[in-house]
Amino acid sequence: MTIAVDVAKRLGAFELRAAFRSGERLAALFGPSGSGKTTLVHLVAGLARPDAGRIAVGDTVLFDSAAGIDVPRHRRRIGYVFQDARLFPHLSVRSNLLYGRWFTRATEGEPNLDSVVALLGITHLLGRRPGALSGGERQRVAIGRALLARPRLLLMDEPLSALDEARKAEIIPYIERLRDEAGIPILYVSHSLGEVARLAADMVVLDAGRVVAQGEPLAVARRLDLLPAAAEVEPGRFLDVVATRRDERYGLTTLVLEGGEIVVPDLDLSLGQSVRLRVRARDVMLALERPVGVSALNVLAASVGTARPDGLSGMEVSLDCGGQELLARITRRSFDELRLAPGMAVFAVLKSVSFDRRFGEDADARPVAPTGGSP
Ligand SMILES: Nc1ncnc2c1ncn2[C@@H]1O[C@H](COP(=O)(O)OP(=O)(O)OP(=O)(O)O)[C@@H](O)[C@H]1O
Repeated sequence: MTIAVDVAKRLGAFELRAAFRSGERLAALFGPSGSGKTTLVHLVAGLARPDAGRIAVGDTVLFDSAAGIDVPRHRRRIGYVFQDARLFPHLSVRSNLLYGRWFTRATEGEPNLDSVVALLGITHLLGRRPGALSGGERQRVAIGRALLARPRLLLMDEPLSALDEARKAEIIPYIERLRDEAGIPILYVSHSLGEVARLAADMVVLDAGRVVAQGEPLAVARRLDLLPAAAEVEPGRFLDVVATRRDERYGLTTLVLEGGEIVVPDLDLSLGQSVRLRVRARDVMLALERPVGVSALNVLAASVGTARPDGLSGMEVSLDCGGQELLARITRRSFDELRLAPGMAVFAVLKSVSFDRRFGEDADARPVAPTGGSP
């Protein structure tokens, strides 16, 4: 089902003029704080009224200023999951779940209590009150309540941002199931690129009230020039390197930094030229000895700095690489097995790198005209 939005709304000094269309099961609205994400979902939900424009979900027009259509909020059938679960504390989980249902009539094939609690793994919680649930469990109940109101669209506004890393990791698989099994399109607001990359097939990037890019999340993220400067991009670090050799035969360029060399497919660089590489944490593997017989061409000597959980199932390890910082994302198990500790000498194996400048068009990532928006 396609969500089609083209709206203009002024709020004091802030002006939202945003247009996008997405047919994916889960589309993410991504952008830095203050870019207008919440304002946009309020307009879709009917919590605020656009100054002008059109909003449609599938064949249903929810708002059309030109045609004089403005479906009231309670008739839009839009489920809304907020950052905090907003459950009724005096009601059991079961009663909270059924609350939204009172307003709609049951139709065959639509979600029922049994299927929703099974989908979200909350069957064993039905008799409890919200005060006796973890943050992740409360959020799953809030999602269940929204689903049981039989929405035509589910809006999720930073549903994980109030949770700690362990709870986030616990709830993400349920959101994936929801996306794949519930048959309801989801518009998912986030300013975490990691979250968006994992959940969404389509990412709409907002910056200062405008849609500035849209596309497959990792393709958009590879084009750093399409992301707002303040956006939280996938964890990684930049390395400053110098082009020193070209290998005509294999079409490779060698880049040098203290700690080693990086060989990349031929870049149009002159020898001696400096370039800045972006190395994503998930493209860095760690070894205690210099690996031999691996296909990756790039092995750098480094020493371990600090390490912290990455919020999913791994660890982010910072490395000192000849005075420059690299970040590696590895599994917690590898972290324990390698017995990594600050100051330890290791070798970083780089699986791939990208460049902080335009170097060719990416078909899946497209900039959007900055004037997007209605009248
Ligand atoms: N009622 C209002 N009157 C004036 N300005 C407002 C009003 N509501 C929001 N704004 C401004 O509109 C801008 C967009 O706010 P919005 O909450 O949509 O951003 P956001 O992208 O959701 O941010 P965050 O990620 O921090 O939630 C902000 O600059 C905000 O201060």
